[in-house]
Amino acid sequence: KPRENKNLSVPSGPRGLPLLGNILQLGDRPHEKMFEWSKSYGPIFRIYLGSEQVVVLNGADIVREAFIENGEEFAGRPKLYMIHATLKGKGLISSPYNSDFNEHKKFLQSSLNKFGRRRSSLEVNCLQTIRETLDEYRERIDNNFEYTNKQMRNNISRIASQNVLTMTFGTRMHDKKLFSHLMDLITENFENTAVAAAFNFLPITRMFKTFILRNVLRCSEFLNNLISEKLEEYHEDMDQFDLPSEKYESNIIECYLKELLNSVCLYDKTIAESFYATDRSASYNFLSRRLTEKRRSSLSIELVNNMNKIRRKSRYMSFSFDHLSSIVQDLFIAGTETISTSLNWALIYAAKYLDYQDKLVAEIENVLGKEKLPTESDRSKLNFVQAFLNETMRIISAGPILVPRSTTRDVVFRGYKIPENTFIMANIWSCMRDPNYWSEPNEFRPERFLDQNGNFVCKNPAMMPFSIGKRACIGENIARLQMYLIFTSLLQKFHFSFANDSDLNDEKLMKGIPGVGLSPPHVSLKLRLR
Ligand code: HEM
Repeated sequence: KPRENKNLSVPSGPRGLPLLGNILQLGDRPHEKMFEWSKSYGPIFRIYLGSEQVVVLNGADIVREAFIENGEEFAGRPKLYMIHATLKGKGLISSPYNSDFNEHKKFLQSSLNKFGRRRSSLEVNCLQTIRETLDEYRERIDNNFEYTNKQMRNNISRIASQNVLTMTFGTRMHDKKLFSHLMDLITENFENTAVAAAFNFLPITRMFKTFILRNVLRCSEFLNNLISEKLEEYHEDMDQFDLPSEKYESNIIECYLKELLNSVCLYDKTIAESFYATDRSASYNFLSRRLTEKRRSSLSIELVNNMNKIRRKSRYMSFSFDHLSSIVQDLFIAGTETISTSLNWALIYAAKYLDYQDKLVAEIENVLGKEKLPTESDRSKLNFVQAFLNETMRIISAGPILVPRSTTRDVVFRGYKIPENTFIMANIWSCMRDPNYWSEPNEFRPERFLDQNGNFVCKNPAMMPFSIGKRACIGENIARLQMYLIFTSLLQKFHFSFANDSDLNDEKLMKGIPGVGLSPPHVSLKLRLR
């Protein structure tokens, strides 16, 4: 039972060990342990990770109350040791909740949503990479190939990474060697970030930081070089810039530069006057020429930072090269492994429940036939596919415990006083298995997301794989689009089954392997051409 403290102190929780706090008790399945503790201590309780006091939220009601009704108070991000070293508190993931964050979230949200539209470059490029992957699978199948989950996941990661490249730089990376190098860096970055989680709570582990930091920084240096090259290109070509338009979908770097240019327009009086004149594009070209003339000799990074100085009084106060660099890294960190993990799980569930796989394929063949690849416009007709993907994200949640949040000010919440800058951990795995919101929460039942007419519906307030509130995922639309395109294409062409029968009945495997997210088990899948 919850122990409400009348003196308005932080909630109580399990007793821990000196120095380590509750770290060892959390074991290798922290989300399950937290859920178990919530039965004794209530939906909100306190634990210690090392010497850090952490408030844990369990169950849909309390997570919604904190993140929606008290959205601003719970929207902070603590200074996470390794993430902060590379992202410097800029961009989104590592940023505290402030005006820089809000400007960038707004910018990125609207830029990314454009890629979710029909026939966007994301859709076109994603389908092209899928075609190549399907060809690769076909070739291997001729040689009787079985895929380990790791290989399958790497393949999907490659598609998702090419998609992030398309969105940020406007094109896929065609140089295979360079792309492999980037993939290695991203994987290394991910693995090191998982190891570095300990740095946050156990200061003694920081003696390994030099080595880990070196690896992690290699990835951000590589991406920074790509961004600088891209900025150089635009610098050369500034006169070609057209006015940004609502419908126009471009790459993130170009959108960022345009926002900068736009805000120079708004700040500079002469330019602003002509900007608001009827011939907007003429004024825009005028502006572009002025900037090009002024700064032809300067480096692009300087260009961005100089503009930032000129623009001090404009509404886009915060745009800078550092922020741009961090948002590009954010997209690679948040937009690749999440998709490949979720999809990998979906394939495992399809291989485990062959009746469901038959039903999926029947729907796909009915809507698309055997050859036509899916597109955004077919999605609304593929109701069972959407329900299946949703149920996969409900039952496994790629990130069972959210990236830690922190309180932005002292807050009185459910009768407790939680001080500013307190670490907050939300167990969204517990929300998506919350028996108050789901019948038979531990059963895999995609039908729960279908109405009586067989249409896909997703209205349950406890469904939050992309989180909720001020820090919710900005990539939900494009993530759902990519997952649908990849999953549908794979099932249309191949039959998936477990390579070893013993894996099929091992329920423990379906619990996954916790790390930064909840990874799929080490099993092999057998692919057969349909
Ligand atoms: C299946 C795929 C995905 C899942 C399950 C997922 C889930 C999440 C979750 C749970 C959060 C944490 C929010 C919080 O702290 O409350 C998050 C944040 C974020 N996601 Fe995603 N995500 C996915 C794909 C993507 C994609 C494709 C992108 C962009 C390319 C993206 C970009 C971000 C960013 C930038 C944040 C940080 C937001 C912030 O701090 O305000 N995600 N995501």
